[in-house]
Amino acid sequence: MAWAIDVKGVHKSFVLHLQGGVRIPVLQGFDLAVAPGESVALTGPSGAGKSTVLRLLYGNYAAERGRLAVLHGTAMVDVAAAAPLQILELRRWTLGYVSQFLRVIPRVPAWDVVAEPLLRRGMAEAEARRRAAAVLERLNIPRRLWTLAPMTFSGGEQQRINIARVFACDYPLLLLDEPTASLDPANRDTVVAMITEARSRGAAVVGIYHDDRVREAVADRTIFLEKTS
Ligand SMILES: Nc1ncnc2c1ncn2[C@@H]1O[C@H](COP(=O)(O)OP(=O)(O)OP(=O)(O)O)[C@@H](O)[C@H]1O
Repeated sequence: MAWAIDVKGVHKSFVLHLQGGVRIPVLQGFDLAVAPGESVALTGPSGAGKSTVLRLLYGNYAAERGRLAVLHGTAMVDVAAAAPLQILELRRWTLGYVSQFLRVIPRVPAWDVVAEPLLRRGMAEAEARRRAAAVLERLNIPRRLWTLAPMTFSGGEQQRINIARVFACDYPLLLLDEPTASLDPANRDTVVAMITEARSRGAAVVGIYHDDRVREAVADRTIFLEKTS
């Protein structure tokens, strides 16, 4: 089987240096394999390490042990062993990550925030803006907000900017951390449709969804994480 994501034997603990060096073991020998076009949901109690798995795959956290291989073009690249520049390259072309909160540079307008990853890929500005506009429209972001910085937007609007930025790019791997948490039912259904479309074009999806209906609608498989401490 050719996997899009192949995680094997991953160990991750956090050491709280400012709190007497307390060690929190989170993942101990975690495995996960996801095929192209497959969608896997991570479930389990709060603190079990679901968000940690996504952050490890995105290269935000370093694993202590194990392999986090992702399909980048035609080659498997181990995120755990990748150099920083290679991680940036993976993020440009392969890994789309919707985090729980929008992190943006102050004063950058929403339209630019969404178009920016496309421009970084070398897309012409007019085309990048057209694509960004299409996703903003689909996610019901009113036009009057497009030229404003998202710092002052509501939680649900910020989350939709986050989603728009990732889904404008057609990434082959999607890491989704509660993408529908603060959305109203209509926008939630739009995001479910976007995830379904991404899968139909072959994207592999790993997601955390606290809404059972969303999870049932988008995931083929659920992986339960136990709390280790
Ligand atoms: N940067 C960090 N520094 C220290 N501890 C951390 C860090 N990130 C995560 N942890 C700890 O790792 C554990 C797992 O956190 P994680 O956010 O992955 O859990 P989760 O399963 O996603 O929980 P939730 O469902 O509440 O979002 C928690 O005990 C958390 O406190």
